[in-house]
Amino acid sequence: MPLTDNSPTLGTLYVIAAPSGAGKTSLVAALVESTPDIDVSVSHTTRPMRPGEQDGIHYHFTDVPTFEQMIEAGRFLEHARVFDNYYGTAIASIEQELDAGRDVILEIDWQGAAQVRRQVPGSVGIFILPPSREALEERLRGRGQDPDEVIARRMRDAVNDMSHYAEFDYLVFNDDFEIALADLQNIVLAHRLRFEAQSRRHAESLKQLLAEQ
Ligand SMILES: Nc1nc2c(ncn2[C@@H]2O[C@H](COP(=O)(O)OP(=O)(O)O)[C@@H](O)[C@H]2O)c(=O)[nH]1
Ligand SMILES: Nc1ncnc2c1ncn2[C@@H]1O[C@H](COP(=O)(O)OP(=O)(O)O)[C@@H](O)[C@H]1O
Repeated sequence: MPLTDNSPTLGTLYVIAAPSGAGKTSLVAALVESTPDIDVSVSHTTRPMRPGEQDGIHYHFTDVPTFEQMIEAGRFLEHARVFDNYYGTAIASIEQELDAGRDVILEIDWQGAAQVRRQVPGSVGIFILPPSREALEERLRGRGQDPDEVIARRMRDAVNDMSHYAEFDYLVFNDDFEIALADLQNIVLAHRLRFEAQSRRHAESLKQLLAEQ
C-alpha cells in the first residue's frame, strides 16, 4: 500500500524530533525496549560514522552521489540537510513494517517532520525538549563525541530547532528521564486505545449494516 496516497496504513508512524543532545536517541531506545510492536526506522545519511556505530544498525551510511540518486529516483519519504550532511527516510525502510501492522518511529529533524506531516495522514508528531539550554550543552559535552566547535554549532542550531515546537502534536520535556519515558509510553498507549475503540465502532456499524440487509 503506498504510504504517500491517502489510504490508511495499519501501523502508526510516530515522528520524533528534538534539538541534538535533548535525549531523543536514549528515550526512543528505552521506548522501543519497553513497548511491543514498535520499531525505529534506520535512516540513510552521508555523515561519517562515529566510533561504535554500525552500518545498517544506526544508519545506512551512504555517499553523496548515491544519496542524490535516491532523491532523484523518489525513494525517500522525506530528506533534509542537517549539519551539512544529507539525512533521509527511505520509503522501503518503513513500508513493510507499517503494512504488517507494526508502529514505526522516525527520529528525524523538524524539516523532515514537516514533510512527513504533509504526506502521511494520521502520523503523530512528538517534540522532545531539554529542561534548559545549560542542560542541553552539558548533555552534548557529556556524550563526549563531538569537538568544541561542533558543540557550539549544535547549540546555535538547537535554538532554531526549538522554535518549531508548535508544529508537533505533543511536547515532552526530558528533565527526569523516567518521567519523559512514561510520557512517550502514554502517547503510544493512548493512540493504540483510540485505534482499538475506532475499530470496535467500525465493527459495530458493520454488524448493524449487515443486519439491516
Ligand atoms: N530529516 C531527517 N533528519 C534525520 C534523519 N535521521 C536523523 N536525522 C536528524 O539529523 C540530526 C543529526 O543526527 P545525528 O548525526 O545522528 O546526531 P545526533 O542526533 O546529535 O546524535 C538529528 O536532528 C536527527 O534527528 C532522517 O532520516 N531525516
Ligand atoms: N533525562 C536525562 N537526564 C540526564 N542526561 C540525559 C537525559 N536524557 C539523556 N541524557 C544524556 O544526554 C546525552 C544526549 O542524549 P542522546 O540520547 O544522545 O540525545 P540526542 O539523540 O537527542 O542527540 C546522552 O549522554 C544521554 O545519556
